[in-house]
Amino acid sequence: MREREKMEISRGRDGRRRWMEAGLRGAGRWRVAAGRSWVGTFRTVDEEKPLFDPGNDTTTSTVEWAMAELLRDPAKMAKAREEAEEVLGNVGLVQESDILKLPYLQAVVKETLRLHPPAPLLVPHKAEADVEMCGFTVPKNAQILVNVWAMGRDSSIWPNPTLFSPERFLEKDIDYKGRDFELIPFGAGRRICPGLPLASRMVSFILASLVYSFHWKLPAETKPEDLDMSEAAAGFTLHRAKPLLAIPITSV
Ligand code: HEM
Repeated sequence: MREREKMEISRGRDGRRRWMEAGLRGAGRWRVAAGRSWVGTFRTVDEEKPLFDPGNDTTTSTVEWAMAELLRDPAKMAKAREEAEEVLGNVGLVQESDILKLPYLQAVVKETLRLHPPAPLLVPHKAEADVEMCGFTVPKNAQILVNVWAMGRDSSIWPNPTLFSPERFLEKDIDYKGRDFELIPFGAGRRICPGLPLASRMVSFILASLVYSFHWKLPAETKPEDLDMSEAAAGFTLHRAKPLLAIPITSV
């Protein structure tokens, strides 16, 4: 393949063009990368290996990590399932509108994004002018990487930070929508991920459907506490080093 298309999608406030570029892959899939040439931070990714595939791998990775964390802690899996059963009864399928009625499930999603942000350094930004911040000077044109992975594991913000505990979000009114700076897996401000509303719905809906519609178990040889939780970087994104292998055992 080497067909490529470039399409203008809008103009930035500075009047310069924003564009998206899409390439038809050999495998027949379209992959779309957002262009950021107007600020020079997120040039189009390499044709064969995108550095950041905003819509796909971020969302699937979040669902996979959430399932891994729940399978590693059967009590939390049971709690998520019980909540869904209590709220939904025997309706059979989760509807998107049900998500708001599932606070524990939403807390699982937040906790997953805290511990496993798919874009651990967001994407590189650049200072347009000298900035004073917390006693530091960030010089004009400096490249800025925001380490949200480390922020999620900072014990001065999160008690017992490496513990997967959705309960912490039941006690605190913190969300990932860019207002609470201790949890910004989608970034914040003008350049916050434009896919946030869709991603938030997709991750919660898929996870709720998996948890509600099936019981799950790990392969016989894997004990929950031994589940491999290693991470592997791929461009700007962070995934499970080994794909999660999980077995659905019953349906409603
Ligand atoms: C869990 C899922 C997702 C996460 C954690 C995520 C995270 C991010 C982050 C951290 C950025 C960079 C923000 C910054 O500049 O600081 C970003 C940018 C972007 N995301 Fe997402 N994203 C997700 C899903 C999606 C989805 C589903 C879409 C599209 C349907 C999407 C579209 C985009 C686009 C187009 C950009 C570039 C925006 C720009 O250059 O201004 N993302 N995302």
